[in-house]
Amino acid sequence: MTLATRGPVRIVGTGLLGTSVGLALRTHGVDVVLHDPSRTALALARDVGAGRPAGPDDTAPALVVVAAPPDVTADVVRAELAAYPDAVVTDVASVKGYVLAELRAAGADLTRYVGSHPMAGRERSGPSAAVPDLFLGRPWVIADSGSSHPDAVLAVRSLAVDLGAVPVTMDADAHDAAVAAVSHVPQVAASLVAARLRGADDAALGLAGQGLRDVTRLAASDPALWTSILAANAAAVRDVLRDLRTDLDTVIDALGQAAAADGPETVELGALATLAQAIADGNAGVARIPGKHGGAQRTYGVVTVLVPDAPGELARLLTEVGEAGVNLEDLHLEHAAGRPVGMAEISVLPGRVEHLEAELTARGWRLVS
Ligand SMILES: NC(=O)C1=CN([C@@H]2O[C@H](COP(=O)(O)OP(=O)(O)OC[C@H]3O[C@@H](n4cnc5c(N)ncnc54)[C@H](O)[C@@H]3O)[C@@H](O)[C@H]2O)C=CC1
Ligand SMILES: O=C(O)C(=O)Cc1ccc(O)cc1
Repeated sequence: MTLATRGPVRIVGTGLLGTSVGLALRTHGVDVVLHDPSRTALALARDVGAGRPAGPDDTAPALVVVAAPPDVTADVVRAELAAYPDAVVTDVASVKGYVLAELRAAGADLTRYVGSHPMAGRERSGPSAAVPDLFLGRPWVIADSGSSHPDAVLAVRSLAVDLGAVPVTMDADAHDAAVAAVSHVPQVAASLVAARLRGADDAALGLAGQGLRDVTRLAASDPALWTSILAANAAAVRDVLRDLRTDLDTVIDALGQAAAADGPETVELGALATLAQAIADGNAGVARIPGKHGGAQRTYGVVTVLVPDAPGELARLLTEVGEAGVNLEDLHLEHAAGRPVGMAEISVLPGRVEHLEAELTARGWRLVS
């Protein structure tokens, strides 16, 4: 594949994001120069193949990608705009309004700056967590400065497309309100739910299943990075959390009424309906999350299969799903605590469930209903 992005591309900040951008560009042979104030982060990014450390004799870059923490992003962008007067400069910080306001206040050349934000990441930080396919199929917000030159916007859009992402145009404030709801509040909620587990005893934790893991996956994120993200998007995150607090209070009041009753019949009128409504509202919200191919979410059927904990068994199962002519849409593995089997939850199109169950049963697999 020939890329529209021309080198040299200079990446400033060689952590998870910067190193992933470098790896993806290097895969296509683009010349990438790297810079990071942490000498270790820089050397590690070089070692994993994300590019070469910037040197004094380098050709000036055509494009600079700033992938530093949000609180230093505006300063770094400003310095890069000044150091490379012909380069387009973008950043990938998770917050856009704050960076743009600081650049504007500092009188930076906004014609060559285009803010951006790939909606792709991991719970781990640093160059060792970087992967070249991090951006595949993910939205990449392009937030022009209001004065960005169309060629600069095109260069940043091309970067997103070249890395396999889907560019989405949004202004900085709309972006910040959107990520407050879909990324920053989910992070806070996951952290708060997980934090409740600190005092739980081992017996309780031993009962945990996939539901708890799903809800708390983000709680493994880096505290320093997230403090910087939350502080930079504080007003928008606070607004969504206030609404969440109102909803929590409603549920707490209803539970208080249920706890005070002798049984369901004597619960104060409306309290049970309030609880049901909270869960139903969640159903309505989750149904609005786009599916894995970016369109409206599909509800898949799930076939759960017991897989003996022996070499090659999972591979055999997946081969036989293919032989049955069924397309695997998603796969979840769970280990049954203390038992020599695992459970494979195979997601398939709803119309294929019966056929797959029959095929797997005929081939001797044990299904969990
Ligand atoms: N972690 C994630 O999942 C995502 C993060 N982002 C954004 O990407 C940016 C980078 O995040 P990560 O790569 O996850 O963080 P990271 O912690 O893995 O890497 C940040 C790097 O920036 C360097 N750095 C610190 N101060 C600097 C400065 N003044 N100049 C240049 N480099 C500096 C650090 O040494 C470190 O190597 C952040 O703005 C974050 O909001 C965007 C999408 C996803
Ligand atoms: O892992 C996930 O689901 C994420 O949402 C990762 C993520 C973290 C921070 C961002 O600014 C963008 C994406």
